[in-house]
Amino acid sequence: MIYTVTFNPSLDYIVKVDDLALGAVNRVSSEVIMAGGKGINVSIVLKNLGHESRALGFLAGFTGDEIARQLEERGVACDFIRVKEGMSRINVKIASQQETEVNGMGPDIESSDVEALFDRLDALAAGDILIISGSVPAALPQDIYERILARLEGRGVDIVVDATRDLLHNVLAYRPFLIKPNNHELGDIFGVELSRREEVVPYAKMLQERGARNVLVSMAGEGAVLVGEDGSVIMSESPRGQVVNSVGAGDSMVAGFVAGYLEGDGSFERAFRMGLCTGSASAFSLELATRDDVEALLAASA
Ligand SMILES: Nc1ncnc2c1ncn2[C@@H]1O[C@H](COP(=O)(O)OP(=O)(O)O)[C@@H](O)[C@H]1O
Ligand SMILES: O=P(O)(O)OC[C@H]1O[C@](O)(COP(=O)(O)O)[C@@H](O)[C@@H]1O
Repeated sequence: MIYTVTFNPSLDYIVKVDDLALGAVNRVSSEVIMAGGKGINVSIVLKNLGHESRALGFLAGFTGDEIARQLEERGVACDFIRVKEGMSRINVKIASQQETEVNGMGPDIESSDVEALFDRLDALAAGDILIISGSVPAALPQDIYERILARLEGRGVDIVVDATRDLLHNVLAYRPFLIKPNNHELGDIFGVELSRREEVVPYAKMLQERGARNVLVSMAGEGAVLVGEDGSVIMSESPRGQVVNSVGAGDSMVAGFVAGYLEGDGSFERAFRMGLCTGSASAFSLELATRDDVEALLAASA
């Protein structure tokens, strides 16, 4: 079974504003309100691609109810912990001349809630895949990623981590199956700027030397680079298309990679191509990638 964990789920209020003006009243020309947060997006895209997963994490308040409702409507299995105080956050995403994001804070989470999450994770067994991604809200212990990886060590669970800076760096020793920094996040770890695919390779390899089994570096319109545990280095530009909304492109890439890996019986080439096309398919549509969108891009890039 595939499990996703989203520590701080959100309702993403995604709007299009023609010529956003700061300090003025702006009107939207289109709007959607979608359940979001990194692990949740991964679960939604996995479902769109035909793979079941179980979404875990913390939900609160009326926004939490709406997130759960949307996931149920999409047929995503959920096992969230209901937090008593506060509400799940609302993240505002404005597509205009540039993309601007304002992400909310999230509810108060008590230590008993954290224990409840750990109890759920204790049920994972060999062959399961766990995808943990996104920021850790202030209410949670900041070492929660490491604690989860330490708790599951030696159980044969393949763990995927999509997080930034210390959250990512501190889990490397636990040999995660896959990490997916973008080129900026990878560069931040080493204090360098990485803009070309070739430049990324030595730094991805350094994270591999520090413990990550596979390192997938996403580079938005520039494509991606994979440094695989079998010694492979795969890189490609991204498919060309009209970007409509790139919120969730990274999460889609993670879902596509995992789906491709499972469908291709462990082929990194297949996983990489599927990840790349799933990320781009989400960037080219207002909502997240569908199987048809992904197949069309795979066929066009074959
Ligand atoms: N402008 C774009 N054009 C084509 N594909 C894109 C674009 N932006 C994102 N993607 C696809 O989505 C993947 C992940 O995007 P990226 O922005 O790097 O992730 P993150 O959201 O984690 O920063 C990219 O590797 C690419 O395949
Ligand atoms: O947990 P964080 O880092 O605040 O990110 C949450 C936001 O990221 C998203 O999961 C999108 O992430 P990506 O664009 O990186 O795929 C949104 O749905 C959500 O609003």
